[in-house]
Amino acid sequence: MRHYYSLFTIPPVVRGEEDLYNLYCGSAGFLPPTCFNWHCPKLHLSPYFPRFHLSYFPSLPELWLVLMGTVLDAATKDANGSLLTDKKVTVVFVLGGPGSGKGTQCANIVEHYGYTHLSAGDLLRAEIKSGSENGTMIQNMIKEGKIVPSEVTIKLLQRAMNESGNDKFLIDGFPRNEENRAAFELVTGMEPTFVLFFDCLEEEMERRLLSRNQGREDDNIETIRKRFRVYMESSLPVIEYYNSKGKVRKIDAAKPVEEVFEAVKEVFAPSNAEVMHYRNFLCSIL
Ligand SMILES: Nc1ncnc2c1ncn2[C@@H]1O[C@H](COP(=O)(O)OP(=O)(O)O)[C@@H](O)[C@H]1O
Ligand SMILES: O=c1ccn([C@@H]2O[C@H](COP(=O)(O)OP(=O)(O)O)[C@@H](O)[C@H]2O)c(=O)[nH]1
Repeated sequence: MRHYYSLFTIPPVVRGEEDLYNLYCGSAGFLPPTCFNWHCPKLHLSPYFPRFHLSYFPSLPELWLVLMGTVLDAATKDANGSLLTDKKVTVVFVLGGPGSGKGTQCANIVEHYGYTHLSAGDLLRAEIKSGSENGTMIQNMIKEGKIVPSEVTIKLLQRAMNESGNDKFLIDGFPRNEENRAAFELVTGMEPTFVLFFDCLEEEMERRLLSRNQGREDDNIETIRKRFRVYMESSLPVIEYYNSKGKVRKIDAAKPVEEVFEAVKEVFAPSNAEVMHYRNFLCSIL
């Protein structure tokens, strides 16, 4: 199967080279030459389009990465009607251990602040139910508490973002490791405005998961322990990465639901006292 891609916003100097507009790739998972040296390894900065920055996942030939809004997958645009590259999008990552209360608080945030809640776990579970070709693989990964390959999760997230029509997203339970994080930023060109981090002790999270009662295959003590290990080893480094960039808003998630939400509200709509504090600070340095 062939996939065609359209390029636009091409600098006038290369507009004459029509062949360059029709990139195509075969199902073999690499790009044949189109013209000149247009081969795209994983990351490629073309000498002919210095503003272009293309990436490519060999396992997903249809997933062309569009950075800087210069290259567009025309087929995706037609299918989705709207393109996130056209809008200014706000993304908040909601992270924390399994059972820390991410989903519970996201529901509150949606109600008060007009975000669209995208739970990566829910999207993966829906994919299993839909009978997709990846379903069995995803199911096995979830049963083992392992992290599903980035390209699968990112594709689901992108589709859900495009379909939502919104421009404000709470991405819950993703990115779960450094590779998830880097791939998301690369594929979408988006960075989170901030990261909401629900901090909770393992014993409390374990208690909550064991009484969650949603019929989830991974809410059993054996898988829960595996999920905790993956969280400590792979997900905490992502939180540390964003912390080093000053983007983490840490919430004490061990408190009752209502109290946790009070703290969440302070992040989304700082109280007057805090606004005044910053106002005074700005006045003092101006
Ligand atoms: N602050 C809280 N105190 C007590 N139980 C909570 C709290 N927040 C969530 N829960 C319960 O704990 C379980 C896990 O919460 P959930 O929001 O599904 O966590 P996560 O999305 O982080 O896995 C659910 O049964 C939920 O009702
Ligand atoms: O980006 C994601 C999100 C979830 N999962 C898988 O889905 C499971 C459940 O994740 P979810 O966020 O729904 O629940 P939580 O573990 O936070 O309670 C995880 O253990 C992973 O196996 C994944 O692989 N990638």
